[in-house]
Amino acid sequence: MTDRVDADAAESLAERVESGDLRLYELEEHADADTAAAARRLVVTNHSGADLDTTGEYAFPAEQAAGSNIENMIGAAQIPMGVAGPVSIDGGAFSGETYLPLATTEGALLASVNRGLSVIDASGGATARVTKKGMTRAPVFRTSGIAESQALAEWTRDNTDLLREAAESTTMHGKLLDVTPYVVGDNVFLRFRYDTADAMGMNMVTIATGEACDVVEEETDASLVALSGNMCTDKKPAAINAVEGRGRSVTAEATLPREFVEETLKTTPEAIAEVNTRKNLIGSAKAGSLGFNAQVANVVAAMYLATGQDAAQVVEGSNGIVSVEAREDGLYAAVSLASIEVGTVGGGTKLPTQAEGLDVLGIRGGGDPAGSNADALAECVATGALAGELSLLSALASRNLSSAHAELGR
Ligand SMILES: CC(C)(COP(=O)([O-])OP(=O)([O-])OC[C@H]1O[C@@H](n2cnc3c(N)ncnc32)[C@H](O)[C@@H]1OP(=O)([O-])[O-])[C@@H](O)C(=O)NCCC(=O)NCCSC(=O)C[C@@](C)(O)CC(=O)[O-]
Ligand SMILES: NC(=O)C1=CN([C@@H]2O[C@H](COP(=O)(O)OP(=O)(O)OC[C@H]3O[C@@H](n4cnc5c(N)ncnc54)[C@H](OP(=O)(O)O)[C@@H]3O)[C@@H](O)[C@H]2O)C=CC1
Repeated sequence: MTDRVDADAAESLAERVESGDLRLYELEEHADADTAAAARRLVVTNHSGADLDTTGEYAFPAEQAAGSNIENMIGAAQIPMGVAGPVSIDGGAFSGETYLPLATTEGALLASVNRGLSVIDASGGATARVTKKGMTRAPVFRTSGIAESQALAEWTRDNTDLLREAAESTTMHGKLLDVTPYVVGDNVFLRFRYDTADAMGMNMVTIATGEACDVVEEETDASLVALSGNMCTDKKPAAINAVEGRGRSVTAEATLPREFVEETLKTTPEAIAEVNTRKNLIGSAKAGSLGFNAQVANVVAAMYLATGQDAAQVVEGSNGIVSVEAREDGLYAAVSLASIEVGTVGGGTKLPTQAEGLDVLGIRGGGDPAGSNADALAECVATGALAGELSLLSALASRNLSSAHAELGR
């Protein structure tokens, strides 16, 4: 932020970086975080010619981000944020009426979610439930061969309490739920699954699992190769997350009277159901997609950005199946998201605009009981995803997807 910057100090730091006297990432050791960021902007501007004035116009002290959220900070990438709703949600954790905050650069997205929420709300609101939870970390161990691999799998099943004691010694909030061994020749993957309360939990479970791995190495002949062995699976498309779930598995559903479908969505329950079957189910199956939906990733990404979630986890956030049934009096629709990895404490949630996004939902910080705020956030994301599906399926059914984007998105 420019009014907190010592301009002379920034210039001198930039010169020291350019002369090789200082590393770019060392500047916070020599100045406050805003001045360090300004010095980096000068270095980058001198190097590239890019004008970074707008990047430097951020609305929070740099020290709130530098250190725990970013290294080599030069400013902020600002993304427009809007709201859709309000909508009533009858959830296991969230109960009441709320606007949903969404940050995006895609025109027509908020209009779409807004339309979906308006028809859901007019129809009595959404029902949502978290049906399973657990954040995973799966280290890979090397053994001498299949006999030792089998023995390690058995040892793990017999000694889960020992592993739990080690893992939980590193955290006040994390609870080890189970450890599942997977054997591939001389590789053993131990998939640790934790209740992480209101944190998304990746730092928490990585630290806890590291401690448990020390016990495995002390008590068996196996050697740890990598603390993450990709059976977790974090930030990659993976069937295990779609089948077993990761973070929160959550469903939102609504039943829409026929007249509301016709008035607001400009189509019929039967037409929406046909698009869902032919596109979301058959089309996705033919394509080998893990997401049996149209645009779940759009809503997940926009709500993750607005509330301080880890944007890379949109990959598994898009594992969702849409079920739609045309009934005599209207339409039943549900979106089941297998792996929504969200938190209301930790990570990016403490940054000011992201915390404000959580405030819109009324769920900033730790919940009472623990975990209830993160459950509530998952239910809100699922409700937004349901709205996005209803609106987009309807736009496809009534053939106005391209005209909507021509009007709002260009
Ligand atoms: C654009 C609409 C909503 C128009 O839909 P419409 O029915 O023509 O609009 P309307 O003017 O009759 O208004 C109906 C309601 O929509 C909302 N609405 C309407 N306009 C706005 C606006 N400007 N701002 C906020 N809300 C708006 C609002 O709730 C309004 O009710 P009201 O409040 O007036 O009683 C509709 O055509 C639509 O939803 N189209 C689909 C667009 C969409 O879903 N885009 C998402 C991105 S697509 C993509 O990225 C993924 C894709 C497609 O590649 C994935 C795939 O392969 O499937
Ligand atoms: N390390 C890794 O491999 C990866 C890290 N990440 C990053 O990890 C971060 C998220 O990790 P995460 O562990 O969630 O966050 P943090 O590392 O910010 O830790 C959150 C901590 O908050 C404490 N806490 C306070 N109140 C609560 C509460 N009500 N519920 C739960 N915890 C509470 C816990 O401390 P205590 O444990 O003492 O109870 C918890 O460990 C993100 O920045 C993400 O980008 C993402 C992917 C991989």
